[in-house]
Amino acid sequence: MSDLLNQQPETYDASSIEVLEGLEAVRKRPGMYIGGTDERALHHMVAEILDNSMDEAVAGHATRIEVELHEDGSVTVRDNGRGIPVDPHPKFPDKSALEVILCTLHAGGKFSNKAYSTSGGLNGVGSSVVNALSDLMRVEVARNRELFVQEFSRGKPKGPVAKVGSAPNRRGTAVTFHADPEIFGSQHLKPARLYKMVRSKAYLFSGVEIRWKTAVNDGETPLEATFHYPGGLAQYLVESMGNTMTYAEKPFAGKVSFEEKYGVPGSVEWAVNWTPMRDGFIHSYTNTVPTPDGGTHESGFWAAIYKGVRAYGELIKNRKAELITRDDLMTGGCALLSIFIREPSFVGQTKDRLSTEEAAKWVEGAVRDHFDNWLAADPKSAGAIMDFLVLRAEERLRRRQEKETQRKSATKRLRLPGKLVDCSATNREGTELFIVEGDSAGGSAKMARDRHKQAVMPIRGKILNVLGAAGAKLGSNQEISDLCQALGVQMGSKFNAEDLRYDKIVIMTDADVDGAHIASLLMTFFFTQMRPLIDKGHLYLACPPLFRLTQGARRVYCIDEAEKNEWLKKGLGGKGKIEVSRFKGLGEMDAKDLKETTMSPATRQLIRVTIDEDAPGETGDLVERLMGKKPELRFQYIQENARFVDAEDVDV
Ligand SMILES: Nc1ncnc2c1ncn2[C@@H]1O[C@H](COP(=O)(O)OP(=O)(O)OP(=O)(O)O)[C@@H](O)[C@H]1O
Repeated sequence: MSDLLNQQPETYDASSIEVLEGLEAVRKRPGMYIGGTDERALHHMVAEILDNSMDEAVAGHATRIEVELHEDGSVTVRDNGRGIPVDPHPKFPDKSALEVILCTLHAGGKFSNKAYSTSGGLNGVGSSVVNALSDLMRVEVARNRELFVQEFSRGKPKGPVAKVGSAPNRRGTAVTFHADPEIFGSQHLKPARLYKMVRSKAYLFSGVEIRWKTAVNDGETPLEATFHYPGGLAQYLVESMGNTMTYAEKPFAGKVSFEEKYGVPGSVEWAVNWTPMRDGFIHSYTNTVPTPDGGTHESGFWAAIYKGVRAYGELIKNRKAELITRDDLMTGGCALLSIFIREPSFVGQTKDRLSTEEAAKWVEGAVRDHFDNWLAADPKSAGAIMDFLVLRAEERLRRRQEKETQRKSATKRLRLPGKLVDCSATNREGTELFIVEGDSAGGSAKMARDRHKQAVMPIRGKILNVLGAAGAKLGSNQEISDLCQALGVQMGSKFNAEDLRYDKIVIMTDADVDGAHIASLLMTFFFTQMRPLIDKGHLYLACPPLFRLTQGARRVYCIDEAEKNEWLKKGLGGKGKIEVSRFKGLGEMDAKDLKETTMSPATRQLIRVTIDEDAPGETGDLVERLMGKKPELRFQYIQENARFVDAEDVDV
């Protein structure tokens, strides 16, 4: 601890607290003001200046804007507006208003509503931030028939504002700036990106004409262009969608003044159409500033469309319209939305998301009225859109259902007991579960099986005790619950054969007394807890051989002593001595033996366990009842060992 203390700077007093004056702060932390120093931020510099000219146009003072990208990477934005004021500022009489605006954060004419009604600019920081982050900035103002110029570098004036001549036929502002490489490194403004930005400004405000010019040629972007969209967003949507097939012949578009509808300054304009050819999109703007992260205006817009669609569905009695959600509307819906409001609030200075709450209500109300009328007036387009949306909703539901079943089977799979070696088939048909005694037998069975259709579940000896126990104990036993999980079913009255995960359940135990005991107990368990599994013919006994006889190349397997003796008497037909090996258990057989004799459907022998309803006695000889059909050999074999069942006092 004391070491740590020693590492503190020797003096931490008032002198350590820095106050960054004016635009120094912007240069130190550009991210806070312009969202970073990447390419996006670099282009945002142009947007800040262009937005000022747009604000002039929207306020009705400018009709033309020019944007020019120069060869050295600098940009000029020129408008024919009122011109930034150049007279001395009342608060700072030795400075012009122009200098105050460009060199002071939070200086601007958009705080009150005197000079602008609805504006993209808000905080009075845009042009000063751009100034701070430019190694050169030159502002020309034509005002009162005179031309003024002032130059700046990195936020500081190179000299006072100077009158440089007369401008009898001109007015407006021209800002030229070059982004500072100290901040932005070697990044350059891209003509294509600027071109798109400039064009969008033109369709957002039909009252302005924007001229574009670039000296930087990227081989794609036009070197010169003029944008003017008197048809506003609708015109632009139609032009930008080109030949793409759309459901409505003409987009649903409109413009509503908030002044007229709500008595507040501002307006909303929109255009939307639906197409199956591409993903939907919405480009939204507030006071011509793009809001790529949406916000309250977008929610209001989709709310109106959503409610309109649902109401129209009811009107035309299309009950499936109830399935449509907002997401369905948005997929395939191509929309442009632009609102103008006073003092919008955004999340962050880069204004990516509108947070003005009332905007949702205003936009929804304005769009909704028009949408209902539009749908009713053009039943052909409305019908086509409804059909498309219902289709999308149905598709979405189908996909969700598919996902859910996938998930269900995935969780089922996850819940399978660890010792189950499952088969890979996803369909139950033809699948088999071998319940085998002991881990070593499980090992050979695992190797001998057909991985696709055959699953193996080893059970341990202790199942003996469990199965001998009374019913109540069964449920809490791990071995039993593992078995139930592997089978996919529950015990007793909750058993449902439909849930069975396998077609055949094969009990495969050693061909000895212990093996018979376990087989008997398992059969009793199924009989008492899952009887339909036997009734429906799902339960089988495997018949592993007890002996292998080899004579030269000849080989036979014998299921019991009697069969062995028979073969020994008649011979195998080969030469030499007959060798007899006795399998002490399944685990002794190699995978090949086991496969051939017991597991492969082509060569094995299986006994289906059935219940002989005619067998005498209620709880008499269980095995006899279970083995009603008496497959001779096995029956006898198990009968010989049936005393185990009786001895265990099974509660049937
Ligand atoms: N082209 C222009 N024509 C007329 N006045 C302008 C022009 N550009 C800037 N101004 C004036 O300068 C002020 C400051 O502009 P600045 O870009 O710094 O901030 P803002 O636009 O008010 O707000 P924001 O920081 O949100 O962009 C504006 O409020 C406006 O009064």
